[in-house]
Amino acid sequence: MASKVPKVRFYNGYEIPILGLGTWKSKPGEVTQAVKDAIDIGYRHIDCAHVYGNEREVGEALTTKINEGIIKREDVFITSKLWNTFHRPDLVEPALRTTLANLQTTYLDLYLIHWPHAYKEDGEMFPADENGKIQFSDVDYVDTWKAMEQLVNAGLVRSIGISNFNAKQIDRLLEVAKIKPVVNQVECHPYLNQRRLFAHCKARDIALTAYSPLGSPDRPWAKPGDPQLLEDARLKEIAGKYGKTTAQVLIRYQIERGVIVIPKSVNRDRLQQNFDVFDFALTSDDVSYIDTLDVNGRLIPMTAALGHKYHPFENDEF
Ligand SMILES: NC(=O)C1=CN([C@@H]2O[C@H](COP(=O)(O)OP(=O)(O)OC[C@H]3O[C@@H](n4cnc5c(N)ncnc54)[C@H](OP(=O)(O)O)[C@@H]3O)[C@@H](O)[C@H]2O)C=CC1
Ligand SMILES: O=C1CO[C@H](CO)[C@@H](O)[C@@H]1O
Repeated sequence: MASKVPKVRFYNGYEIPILGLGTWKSKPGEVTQAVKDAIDIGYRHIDCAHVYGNEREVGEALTTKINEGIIKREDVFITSKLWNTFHRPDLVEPALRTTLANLQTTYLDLYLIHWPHAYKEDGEMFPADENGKIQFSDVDYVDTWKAMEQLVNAGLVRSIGISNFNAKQIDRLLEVAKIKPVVNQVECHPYLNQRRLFAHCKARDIALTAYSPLGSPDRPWAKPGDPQLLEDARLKEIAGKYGKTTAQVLIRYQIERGVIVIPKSVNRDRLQQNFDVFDFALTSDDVSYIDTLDVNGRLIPMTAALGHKYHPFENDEF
């Protein structure tokens, strides 16, 4: 059966379903069932990362669904990300091979540099000194990118991209890239709608993926009193007009802007709800209104890496 999810076409001709499933914070014990449920519902795009610590369990679910004959490998778009401790060029292919083994696949559809800044290599994923301060590495993401390009040439990944790169970092990368990134995956929701970064990427044929599109209410550092996107009275009112939930409006908002969107859930009802966004359309007035809610409200600020020369949010506006 043809999927009802529209696709975004990359400059290189590959296509990605505009709606995918996020897996950060999905516990190993619950992510296998969540991915199986998602596939049954119709999701054909899964967003993974080595640092999420659950790729093996995601892989189990995909293998089960392939063995059941529900999907073939080529029906599902799989993204993963190179973690900050593997930026040194000689570590890139081994890191990818670990991810491929965990996901039980021979290739990825998309591999991203997770962050532009690197951490001390080859040990803990969060290498900290005795004071708990993360230890940096000064590997240049441009050198990491050259190793990413080799993965495409070797047929191990179809497309490569970036995540959490700011506009200047993108342009610096493009100066040397032989293979351009297809995507920049960044935090994006009405409180941080990334209008300028989106335009910057679009002008360079780079698609945008919105992470934390629901405001990441389960992010580990959320504090009582923090703004709650899903509870925003203005969005609730809009949702009510369409007989939809706030989450559905947040997802639909990105789809109507042409932004790829990857809400996370491990709950079957919410997985279904987040997928039921193709039977209504926001009016352009409502989209324009939602556009006005931007307050530069970043929820994933990467404070642990402040002071790193490649920190993406410290010195540049977007
Ligand atoms: N590249 C990067 O640096 C980053 C990438 N990401 C990617 O983006 C994905 C999504 O972002 P994430 O930060 O997880 O946050 P989201 O904005 O997707 O929010 C997820 C939270 O919302 C809840 N939720 C899901 N659907 C609904 C609903 N319909 N109604 C009410 N609550 C709901 C989930 O709970 P429950 O599971 O119980 O349903 C969970 O607590 C990540 O999982 C990851 O794949 C995220 C952050 C950084
Ligand atoms: O994708 C992400 C979520 O988890 C990571 C580790 O905590 C974050 O750094 C990253 O942005």
